[in-house]
Amino acid sequence: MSVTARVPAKVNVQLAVGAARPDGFHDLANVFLAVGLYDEVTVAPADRPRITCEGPGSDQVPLDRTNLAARAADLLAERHGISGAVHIHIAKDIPVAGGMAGGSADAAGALAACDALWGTGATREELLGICAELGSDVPFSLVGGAALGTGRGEKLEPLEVGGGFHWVFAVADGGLSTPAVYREFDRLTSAAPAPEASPALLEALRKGDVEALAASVTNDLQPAALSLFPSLSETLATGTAAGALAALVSGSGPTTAFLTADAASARTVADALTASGTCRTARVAHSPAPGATLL
Ligand SMILES: C[C@](O)(CO)[C@H](O)COP(=O)(O)OP(=O)(O)OC[C@H]1O[C@@H](n2ccc(N)nc2=O)[C@H](O)[C@@H]1O
Ligand SMILES: Nc1ncnc2c1ncn2[C@@H]1O[C@H](COP(=O)(O)OP(=O)(O)OP(=O)(O)O)[C@@H](O)[C@H]1O
Repeated sequence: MSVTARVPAKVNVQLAVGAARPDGFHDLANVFLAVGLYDEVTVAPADRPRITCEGPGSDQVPLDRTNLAARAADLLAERHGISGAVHIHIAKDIPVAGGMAGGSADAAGALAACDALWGTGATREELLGICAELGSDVPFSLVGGAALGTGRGEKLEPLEVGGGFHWVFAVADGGLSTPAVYREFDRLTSAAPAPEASPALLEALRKGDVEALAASVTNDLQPAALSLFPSLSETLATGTAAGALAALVSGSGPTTAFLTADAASARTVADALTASGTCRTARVAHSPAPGATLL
């Protein structure tokens, strides 16, 4: 018997970052939107704990117990006194170390799949608590849709989305370390104001108004990501010249995100990005997408 969960990537349509806290994290107003690029996590009983991974970038994914999916399974087993081992297989499609919460998606997927396999009967609150222990982005990977994340991004409030949005994601050659990008933010920022969600952005999401959303997307980590990965400015310019309504770094980068008017424009922007050589590959995706779903 095996259980498979499908889990989406995310883009941050607003990422407002406050000053560093005593625990090293930053308070955020983090508006998450789940997008239709998915990893699939399959768990099955095994004689010993095992983890395997296939797909683009899978050679950069750790196959030991530091893998976030393995940590999720271990934490759930510990909480519920489960002694049986599992084989976790990850079919990757979310860019690795790309700022799209790929590892977080795998953790949420492993948690949902192991919960079903073992029949733990854990409540949604308990699962969300385990997610928050695993990483700031993990709770959102479980719930999907759109949500405002406060605290370090783990406290979620679901948001209404009145329509679909068409995106292009340019996958860079190479990755960026999330802690390194936050450190660069600290170096570049003298006094960060308390982060607040933008009312105009929340209204644009609620109405499904693509022009208004394009006018209000922001990412406070973008200057830090560009400082560490300067060639991303060429990628952003290429997508804008090809007709994207908005261009921004996705989360901590180096994936860049382009909001487009419709599916045809998304295809045009993706083709221009691919032809330009300013990224490794360009992917089109639709949002919002559901959170971790058992297949
Ligand atoms: C950039 C984002 O992806 C935007 O959604 C997230 O803020 C990062 O979330 P994540 O990858 O789940 O991050 P975590 O695994 O919780 O933390 C990794 C590291 O990122 C930094 N970090 C993360 C979240 C946060 N609110 N403040 C931080 O400073 C810290 O250095 C932390 O040690
Ligand atoms: N299941 C996993 N998939 C990918 N990377 C993992 C996983 N588990 C641990 N990692 C480690 O985490 C690092 C970051 O990978 P990930 O794909 O989660 O980055 P990210 O998308 O930039 O994250 P975020 O957007 O949440 O900051 C990788 O370089 C890898 O060493």
